[in-house]
Amino acid sequence: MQQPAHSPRDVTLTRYRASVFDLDGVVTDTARVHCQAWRKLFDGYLAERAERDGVPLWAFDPQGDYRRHVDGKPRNEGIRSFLESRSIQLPFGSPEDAPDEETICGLANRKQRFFEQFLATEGVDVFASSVAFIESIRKAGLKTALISSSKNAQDILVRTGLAHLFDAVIDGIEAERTGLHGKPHPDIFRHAASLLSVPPGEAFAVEDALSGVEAAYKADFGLVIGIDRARQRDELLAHGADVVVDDLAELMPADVVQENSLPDALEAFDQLVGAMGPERPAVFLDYDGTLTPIVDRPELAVLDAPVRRTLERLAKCCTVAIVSGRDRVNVAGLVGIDNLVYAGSHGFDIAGPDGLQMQHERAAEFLPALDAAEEQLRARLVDVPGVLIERKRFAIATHYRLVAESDVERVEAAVETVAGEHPQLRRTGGKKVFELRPQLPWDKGKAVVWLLEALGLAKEKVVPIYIGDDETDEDAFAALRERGGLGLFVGDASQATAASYRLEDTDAVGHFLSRLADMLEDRP
Ligand SMILES: O=P(O)(O)OC[C@H]1O[C@H](O[C@H]2O[C@H](CO)[C@@H](O)[C@H](O)[C@H]2O)[C@H](O)[C@@H](O)[C@@H]1O
Repeated sequence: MQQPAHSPRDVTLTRYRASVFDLDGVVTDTARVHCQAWRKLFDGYLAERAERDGVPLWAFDPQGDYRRHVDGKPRNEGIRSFLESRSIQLPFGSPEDAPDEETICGLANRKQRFFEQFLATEGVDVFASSVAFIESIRKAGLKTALISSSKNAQDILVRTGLAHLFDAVIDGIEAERTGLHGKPHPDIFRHAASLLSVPPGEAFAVEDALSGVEAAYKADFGLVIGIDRARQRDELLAHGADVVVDDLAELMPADVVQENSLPDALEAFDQLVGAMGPERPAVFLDYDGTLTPIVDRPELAVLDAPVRRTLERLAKCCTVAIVSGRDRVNVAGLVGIDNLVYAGSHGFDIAGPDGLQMQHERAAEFLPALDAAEEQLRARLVDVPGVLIERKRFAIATHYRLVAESDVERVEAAVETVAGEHPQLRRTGGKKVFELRPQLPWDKGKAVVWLLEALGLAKEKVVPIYIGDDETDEDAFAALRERGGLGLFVGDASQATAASYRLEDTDAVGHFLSRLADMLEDRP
């Protein structure tokens, strides 16, 4: 396989004419739903065999087995590959086989049943940064196609409302109908390029699965981008990725960024307020990196008194909510104003004036896993200088800001191992922090939408404004975009964002809020 050719900075995406995106794990977070369904299928089936035949049970490993045998492959191919690893051979059967039949097709139908059950309870999460990236690529004039080995891909596109982002879609059903070989064969990528009418060399491909990266490489794509969602950077490179990133935001091409550079919310204040018209705003604010600068330790992020006074003034004119990854009680203490709404633990835990109270209905189920994970993290990382473990009610942050560069990999590996032992928890990122939180389709965006409904603001003529600086805030920007709200990104905006305006830093946030309060106080 080829050697790694690029660092994200060297990549010029706009020299390509088209791009092809995998779905699960690239655009939507459905790879984890598939993984849960595979685990339930194989562990159930292997347990049946162990009991019936008295053979030892060698359980499905959601990391290694998932990546090696099933990720990215057509369903039947994944089953065959996994069973082969356990020296099990089954007849192929026929696609109509009932889910309890002991054939490849029977097991495939059983997996599909589990997948649908998990999907119904957990919903579909979209990677907001991937959506923003695809939108930017399209604005820059590139054609886009979606490919997936999954027969559920069209259903997922409809559920998420993302179909408009693609000029062509090839899913598992279409691939089977047209006789395309599954990944790692290059067929599906070659077919996508031909549907977009470009030679593969003039297109780039984006994949997270080893089999998918290999397929795009074999299809001779001009550039193969691997997204590392499973700590397999070296393997992605070995399978043919030219460049590996943790998130597509890292690859925003300079010329697209230029073209998209967001208006500064202070410079464009009159235009922004004009767009609001006579309607009142509802102001949603992230805390760290938005209201206070990022500092070395969480407890040092203290709110400046002038900003507190501005928030008090603003709260007399409109709803003000703090939406934070911190523990709700902790962030409420730091802000120190009674009549605000506070959403903590990334929106899982909400309270506010007039008895407003909401804990995600299923969050408490995850407390035992969070408690155990916290204990394991503390034990594993006790001797790493600088690590800070911050427990929130419904999340655990492992901070590495003060950890020596040479130890960071060890910290990440520990978080990964602990996450692997608790599939009920999901790992997310942030600024020099690894987080574990409940594996539920809930985030800041969903919390903001919930608040708009709960506070009766969705019905009223209110323009929601969300200000944030971090990847977890992208969910809120994306949610408000769909509802005519405004997202303001804090930072240099050199990355993909679903926000519509930017503010340079926390000082600029303070000025913006103060001007907004002046304006609202002057209104009759
Ligand atoms: O959603 P937020 O309110 O922005 O909270 C996100 C995380 O912020 C805190 O960590 C970050 O800020 C710290 C203080 O500046 C900094 O030391 C750390 O490196 C940052 O990641 C907070 O401690 C976390 O719990 C929040 O999830």
